[in-house]
Amino acid sequence: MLACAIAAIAFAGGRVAPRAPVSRLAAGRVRMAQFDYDLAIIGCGVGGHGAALHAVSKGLKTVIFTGGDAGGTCVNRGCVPSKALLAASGRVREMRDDAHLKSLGISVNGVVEYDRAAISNHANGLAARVKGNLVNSLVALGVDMIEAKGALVKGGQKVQCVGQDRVVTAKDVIIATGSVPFVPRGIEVDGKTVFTSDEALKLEWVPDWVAIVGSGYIGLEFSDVYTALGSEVTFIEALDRIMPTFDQQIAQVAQRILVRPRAIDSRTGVFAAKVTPGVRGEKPVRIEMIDAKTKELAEVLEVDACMVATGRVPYTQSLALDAVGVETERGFVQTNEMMQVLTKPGGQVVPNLYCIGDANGKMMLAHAASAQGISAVENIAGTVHKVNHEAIPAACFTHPEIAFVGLDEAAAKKRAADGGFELGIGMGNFRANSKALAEAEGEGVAKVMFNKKTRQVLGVHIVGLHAADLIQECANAIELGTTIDQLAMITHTHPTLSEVLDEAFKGAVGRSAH
Ligand SMILES: Cc1cc2nc3c(=O)[nH]c(=O)nc-3n(C[C@H](O)[C@H](O)[C@H](O)COP(=O)(O)OP(=O)(O)OC[C@H]3O[C@@H](n4cnc5c(N)ncnc54)[C@H](O)[C@@H]3O)c2cc1C
Ligand SMILES: NC(=O)c1ccc[n+]([C@@H]2O[C@H](COP(=O)([O-])OP(=O)(O)OC[C@H]3O[C@@H](n4cnc5c(N)ncnc54)[C@H](O)[C@@H]3O)[C@@H](O)[C@H]2O)c1
Repeated sequence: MLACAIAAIAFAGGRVAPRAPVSRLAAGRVRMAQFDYDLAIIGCGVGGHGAALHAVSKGLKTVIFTGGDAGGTCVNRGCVPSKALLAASGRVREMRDDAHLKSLGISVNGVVEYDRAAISNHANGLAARVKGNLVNSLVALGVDMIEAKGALVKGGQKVQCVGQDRVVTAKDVIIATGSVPFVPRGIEVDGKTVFTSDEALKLEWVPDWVAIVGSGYIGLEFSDVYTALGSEVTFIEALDRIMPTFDQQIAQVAQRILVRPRAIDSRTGVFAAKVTPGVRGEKPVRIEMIDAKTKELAEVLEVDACMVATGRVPYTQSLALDAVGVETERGFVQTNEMMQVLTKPGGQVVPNLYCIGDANGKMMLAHAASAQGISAVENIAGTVHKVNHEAIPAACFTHPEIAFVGLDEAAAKKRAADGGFELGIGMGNFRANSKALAEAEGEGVAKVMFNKKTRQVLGVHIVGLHAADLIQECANAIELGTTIDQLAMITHTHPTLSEVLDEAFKGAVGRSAH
């Protein structure tokens, strides 16, 4: 394990040992500095890691506070183990889908079984491996790592090792402390029968009937895992439709593919107001739902387990933000577009202090955290840089996947009305795509929306096979300003799923792809 200080750092008497603080500047110049470090990063998730790697490439002498949790949410309790569960359970689903196999000319003689503990080991072993790689990459690049939590100190440009009499000074500081699951009042989490994704990822059991509170990314991905492994799922969703955070048309198609054919039912327009844990195999979990509008008791459900997937809250409590005069918005640190921390919403810039990733709440995705980290370092190094969040893609790794970039249709229509332009839309279909049909997976659509005046792409939404990989082409187009006409002229490989997008681009400009 990491000692409090590993790699090149040594502490003495509460201060960093008097090693000459030297900045390794990109141009090869070497200067003595008045700080221990050029950059201190608080939090070693994907955001902090991305910032650290970029800082090294810029020649900045960098220290990172891991808080004993190198890898953070994505590696230990998020993207990595969840995708491993989805990969394994997806195979089970596929091999148990007789009709689909038969359409390919395959039959599986015998029962398709899975080993729950082995799937769990796959997910958690992978997380441990990726965490090891992440730590090694930082050590190899000479980033100093401190295992303690970091807290801000009055006057700024200083970080305290929490619980220790040690302070590190740095010219610039990046906050990258991430988020934790949000559990609404009235829901009692025991980690066994009522749990969040933190516990669900350990896959300690597969309940026969699990209620999932919230039908966003986490709820949807876990409904995919659980139904593949044989559970029945009931969604409890506060808003009036499931998947409310997705483009409405895409959510409707997704519902047809991912919900209706599966052992899933749902309650919408209700809050899980009181959830009381049970005892596995003995006493059910009791869920009291209230109507979201009238607040009257709507229904009581008794299920084997309840997963709470109602969003995430920033993990900023241990930072001592008040020491540097920063007020948060519900815990989220406010920043401007350069990731510089503001004293409060709409407030002044706090000099030399940046915040990236889930802790600022701009876009709670791993690659967004990393992109913001790189951007903050660019600004620290003196190159003004702003992340274009409308060019950052997102994906939900169900079978098949849902992916999007930019605006949804409601937001695009509003932008068109406000901006006085006409909105163009092109559609592509998986059912007419040779590759999708070869896989016997012809369900799904792609929708591209663009500004008819400037021809710029505003948003793309895909539900269908490998949507998460397909969306990247569209993210690149938004980032680089490629017009819909240019996209429609680009040659797509045949036969590939990318031709679904080719059809959407060509359709958008009034041409046929066939
Ligand atoms: C189940 C699940 C699945 C997900 N799947 C995906 C996915 O497929 N794709 C995707 O893009 N995103 C996914 N996400 C979201 C993604 O995990 C987060 O957006 C991402 O981890 C945010 O990175 P971050 O660096 O901002 O914060 P985190 O990864 O949360 O890292 C912050 C780190 O800072 C530490 N810390 C906190 N306070 C201190 C302190 N005072 N001092 C030092 N350290 C501190 C924390 O312990 C943590 O290690 C998923 C999330 C979950 C929960
Ligand atoms: N594939 C991915 O990229 C991925 C996967 C998992 C998580 N994440 C990230 O993690 C974050 C959290 O995911 P999430 O699914 O928990 O949040 P979410 O915000 O996507 O969805 C939460 C859902 O819970 C509902 N809800 C909230 N309180 C409720 C209550 N009391 N009763 C019933 N319904 C309630 C909301 O209406 C919403 O639909 C997301 O912002 C996402 O960015 C990303």
